[in-house]
Amino acid sequence: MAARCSVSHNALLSLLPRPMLSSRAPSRLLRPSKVLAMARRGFSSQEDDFASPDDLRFEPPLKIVEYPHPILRARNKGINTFDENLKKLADEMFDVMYKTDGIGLSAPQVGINVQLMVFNSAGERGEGEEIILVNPIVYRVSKKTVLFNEGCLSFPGIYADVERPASIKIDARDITGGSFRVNLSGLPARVFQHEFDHLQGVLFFDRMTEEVLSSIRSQLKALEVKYESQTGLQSPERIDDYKRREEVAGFGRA
Ligand SMILES: CSCC[C@H](NC=O)C(=O)N[C@@H](C)C(=O)N[C@@H](CO)C(=O)O
Ligand SMILES: [Fe+2]
Repeated sequence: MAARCSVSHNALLSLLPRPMLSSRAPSRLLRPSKVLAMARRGFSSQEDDFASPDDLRFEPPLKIVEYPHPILRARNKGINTFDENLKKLADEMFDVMYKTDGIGLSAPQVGINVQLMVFNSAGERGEGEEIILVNPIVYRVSKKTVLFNEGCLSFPGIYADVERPASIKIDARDITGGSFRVNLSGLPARVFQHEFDHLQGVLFFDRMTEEVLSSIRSQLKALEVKYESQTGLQSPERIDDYKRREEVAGFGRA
């Protein structure tokens, strides 16, 4: 049985006390001025608006929310209550992640719009290490980027190449509320970035090139049709009307 810890000692290269954040391009999704303001406060922007007990209420078993459900694009609140309910939520997220053959899962993917992710890049209960990150911030990314054929539990059966920085530096809280900094590279860096994007309402196809996106367009349309027939609602987004957001597709400077 893998230890359920908040941070890996093998995969994570360093674990330091919470120091000042770097002023150098922390996340491609946050303006440097905003990040500096956050660094001075020592909190993420999401923590300006914390989740209430209602926001964190859930009914097991959790179910994966599929594209194009609007929950995947909604704002995710910061967490400042580190209690038994939060531990139970993380446990349930691991359960559904393993059952669905995932290697990472973010809270919005199970319908809870808060800043929480779990991952185990080994993908098997009892192997690798289980990592839980609360209110994460990326404060530095490598210049070097790598391509990887990614899949997402919210897009069943769809895989396509996504380019991302090879390594990153993160500031986060653990399941007990303790602050820490870690460096990630390899598959853990990939999984973390995929889940971190979910926490910003960014989906993996937002980072694909036009060419790669074309290769999965019909599969995305099929999910939109499925959503419409299951809910009786119009799909909140359509890949045919998709406008690339340059600030999402690009990378911050390392
Ligand atoms: C490479 S980052 C993928 C993270 C993703 N998390 C949430 O959506 C995820 O777990 N996707 C799965 C489809 C996945 O990558 N599963 C592994 C193991 O089965 C795979 O190689 O397909
Ligand atoms: Fe995903």
